[in-house]
Amino acid sequence: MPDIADPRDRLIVALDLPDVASAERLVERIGDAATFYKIGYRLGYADGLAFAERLAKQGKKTFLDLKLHDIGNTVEEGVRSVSGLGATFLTVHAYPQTMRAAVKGRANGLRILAVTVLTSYDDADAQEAGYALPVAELVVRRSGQARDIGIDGIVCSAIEAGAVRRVVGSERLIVTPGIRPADADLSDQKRVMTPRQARNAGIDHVVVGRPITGADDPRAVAQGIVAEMEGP
Ligand SMILES: O=C(O)c1cc(=O)[nH]c(=O)n1[C@@H]1O[C@H](COP(=O)(O)O)[C@@H](O)[C@H]1O
Repeated sequence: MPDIADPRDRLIVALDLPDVASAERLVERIGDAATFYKIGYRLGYADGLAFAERLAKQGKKTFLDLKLHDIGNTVEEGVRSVSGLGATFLTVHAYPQTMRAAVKGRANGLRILAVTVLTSYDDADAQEAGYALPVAELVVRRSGQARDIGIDGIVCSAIEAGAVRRVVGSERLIVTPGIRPADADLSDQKRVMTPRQARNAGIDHVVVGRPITGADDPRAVAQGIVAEMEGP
């Protein structure tokens, strides 16, 4: 896996909050305990993109979790627009047409992550959505397609990280949501690991939202997650 010098960079805090004011307050409370923030649908559609641009200018790394999926031309032009926002990562769904278009539109060092199978899905959910393959096989198949197309990283659950690493090699990133400290509520996540298990499985970054955003002391939880992933 690519070397990550600052252990804090392994944790990406999902800022799934209703408005920019709440996000600003949380970033302030977390302070230097986190270096990397994800902005997704909830905040992104509430002025969050301009906020993400400001965060990037202040030296934080940002991950725009827009999960793009559309006709090729729309994805390509959309990715080109996002490339101006100073973000480190952008997500697209791992459909071959979509991934090829995203790679064409990629600019300014923006790295494209392909979301293979959402961590809230188990085999029954995939079957309900019309897929014949079990989740683990679908993740591996899509990871191989992402590699061949030139995608920069894979979003999957940490449960599949070992199999994905064998497919994508050491140059591409593996980013895993569905991460829960041992005592935390799973809520809608189904394919879950702890930060330490994820690290042992060879991931590059974990994404954690509610266990931090809902905590009485979000800074302490963020520090605890980083510490859990450090060391032997
Ligand atoms: O692309 C993602 O970040 C993502 C992919 C996935 O398969 N599962 C998943 O949970 N996510 C995101 O990761 C975050 C997880 O949040 P928590 O479940 O609150 O820790 C949310 O912002 C999700 O949108």
